[in-house]
Amino acid sequence: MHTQSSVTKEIRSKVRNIRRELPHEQRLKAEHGIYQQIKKHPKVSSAKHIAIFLSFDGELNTKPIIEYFWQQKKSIFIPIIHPFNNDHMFFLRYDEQTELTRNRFGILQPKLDVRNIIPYKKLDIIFTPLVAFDERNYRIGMGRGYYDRLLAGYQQTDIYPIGLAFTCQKISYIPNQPWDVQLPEIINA
Ligand SMILES: Nc1nc2c(c(=O)[nH]1)N(C=O)[C@@H](CNc1ccc(C(=O)N[C@@H](CCC(=O)O)C(=O)O)cc1)CN2
Ligand SMILES: Nc1ncnc2c1ncn2[C@@H]1O[C@H](COP(=O)(O)OP(=O)(O)OP(=O)(O)O)[C@@H](O)[C@H]1O
Repeated sequence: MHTQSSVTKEIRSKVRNIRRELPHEQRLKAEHGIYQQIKKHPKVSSAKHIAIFLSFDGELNTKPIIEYFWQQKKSIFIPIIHPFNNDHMFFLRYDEQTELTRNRFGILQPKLDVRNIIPYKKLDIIFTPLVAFDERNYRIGMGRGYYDRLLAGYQQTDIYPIGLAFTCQKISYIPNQPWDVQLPEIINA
């Protein structure tokens, strides 16, 4: 029998492969399109505190957009995995001087310094990584529920989450779980 969760796992593994194997030329073109959409986004333009992620596993390259944000004097924050409670993540300031280290998944993250932690509710925009998304803006992530927990109840805050993805990560229907968060917007190209 196919359980919902085995379907989700299958989608995750297939789309992770597609994302990793996106041909270089197509990737660059799509990234350019995504950067343009981000740059002309009114909510992003007015944001002060922006959470984004450092790319891995074939995710679109966020470094050029982070550099653009630095030029715009925006404060940038990157998720880090909680050192004792691996189910939780929080956000640390990231600027040109920040030292990075690899977490247990091999993803670069700022070195933990409590002075650089931002309380989640102070974030204006949370650029959200995802593996697959559908027409309704449901998403499948890397499978540990970090962003589902983080974004649960975001509607009651001033936070605006925006998914970032290649269009090749779009599928027609994601069998969503009760805790899955529907994003208000997913920028893709
Ligand atoms: N760039 C980026 N940073 C991010 C995320 C992301 O999706 N993208 N995350 C979004 O949530 C969090 C990390 N989530 C992750 C969840 C699972 C695995 C992963 O590779 N799991 C392996 C098993 C590895 C293990 O358990 O040690 C696997 O599924 O094969 C990686 C990251 C925080 N940082
Ligand atoms: N709001 C929540 N409260 C409690 N547990 C949650 C919540 N959201 C997700 N979880 C737990 O996290 C686990 C992983 O969820 P799921 O497979 O939907 O993650 P995902 O969306 O792929 O990953 P991510 O959100 O990290 O990108 C689930 O087993 C679920 O029990």
